[in-house]
Amino acid sequence: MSRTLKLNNDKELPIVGLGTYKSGPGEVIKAVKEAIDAGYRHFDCAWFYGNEAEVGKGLKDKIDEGKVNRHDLFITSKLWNNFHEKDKVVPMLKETLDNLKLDYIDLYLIHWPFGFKETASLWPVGEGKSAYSDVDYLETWEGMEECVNLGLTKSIGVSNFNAEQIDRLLKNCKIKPVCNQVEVNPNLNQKKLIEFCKQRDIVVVGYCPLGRSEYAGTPGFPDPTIFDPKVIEMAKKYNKTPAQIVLNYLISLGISVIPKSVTKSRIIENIDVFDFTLDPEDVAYLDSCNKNQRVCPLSMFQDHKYYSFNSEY
Ligand SMILES: NC(=O)C1=CN([C@@H]2O[C@H](COP(=O)(O)OP(=O)(O)OC[C@H]3O[C@@H](n4cnc5c(N)ncnc54)[C@H](OP(=O)(O)O)[C@@H]3O)[C@@H](O)[C@H]2O)C=CC1
Ligand SMILES: O=C1CO[C@H](CO)[C@@H](O)[C@@H]1O
Repeated sequence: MSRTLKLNNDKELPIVGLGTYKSGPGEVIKAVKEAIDAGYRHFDCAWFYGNEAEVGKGLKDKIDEGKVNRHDLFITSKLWNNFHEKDKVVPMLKETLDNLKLDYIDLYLIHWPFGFKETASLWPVGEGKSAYSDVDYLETWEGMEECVNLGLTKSIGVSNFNAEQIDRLLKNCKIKPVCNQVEVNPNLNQKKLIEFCKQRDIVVVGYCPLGRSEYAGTPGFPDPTIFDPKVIEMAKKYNKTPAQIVLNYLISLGISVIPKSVTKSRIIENIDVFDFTLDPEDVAYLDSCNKNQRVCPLSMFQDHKYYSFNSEY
């Protein structure tokens, strides 16, 4: 099984990356270093996560130590929703680069297709429509292209875009998006969107691959498949863990996955997923788990003009 996916600009994306959302102070630096030691080269970051400076410190320590070269790393970050105006994109990426202590990143994404006003809060729940900005993501994309032209990022892409939004972007861009980062786990296997993206030479990166297991039991959140008794049984059959079963299944869909962990044993476990193949009946069971339920529907913003999850995919 290959460990990288080729992007439409010929760059290579390591299939398993480390997620960093909610990786807290003091723990994310440790997680980044343990991940590099375990063989991770792909790190998923975002300005919104508020921890890029600590991620950057972990990366720099490992580069200074001689454990890894900058050019072997694949670092992703994302533009948050309050900064969708074209002229804000380059300054926001420069802020991310300062935090990460890097001269360039490998991939910059529009985090969501919908924008908020810069004066609104970062998570403007309850602030009503007056918090929304109607800046078109096509305008934002021009700022993203500028980031490539200035050498601040090697590639650009989108996150949480639906099929129609992707096609609209493809018709109006100078530089093609290399990826669409969306939620993918057995409860939401995104087969139609993955196929749609594949036909357009766009790689899907799957977030919440483990169903954000810390939310298990929270009303309104789908039960993570890693706690499904059948998946626990399956794990015993392959001498693997339920998380490894789920990650192996997701990789077999042709996507990249970015499980988050700050636990050393899990960090190691989550990248040790390439040495087995699931039997057809096990794949069939995991396929049958698809319920189209999201961990991250962001339905509080569903009245936004550019909200993405009102259509089938
Ligand atoms: N583009 C976007 O809009 C979004 C992007 N993302 C990105 O995707 C990443 C992953 O998604 P995330 O929401 O974090 O959810 P995940 O599905 O990656 O789940 C993370 C949770 O699973 C636990 N966990 C990790 N490994 C294992 C394991 N082997 N066995 C059991 N439990 C495990 C972690 O615990 P612990 O850390 O304590 O080990 C944590 O509680 C994010 O961190 C972020 O980088 C996420 C959401 C939206
Ligand atoms: O990246 C992210 C992490 O999860 C959040 C929701 O809980 C998302 O809003 C955000 O896009």
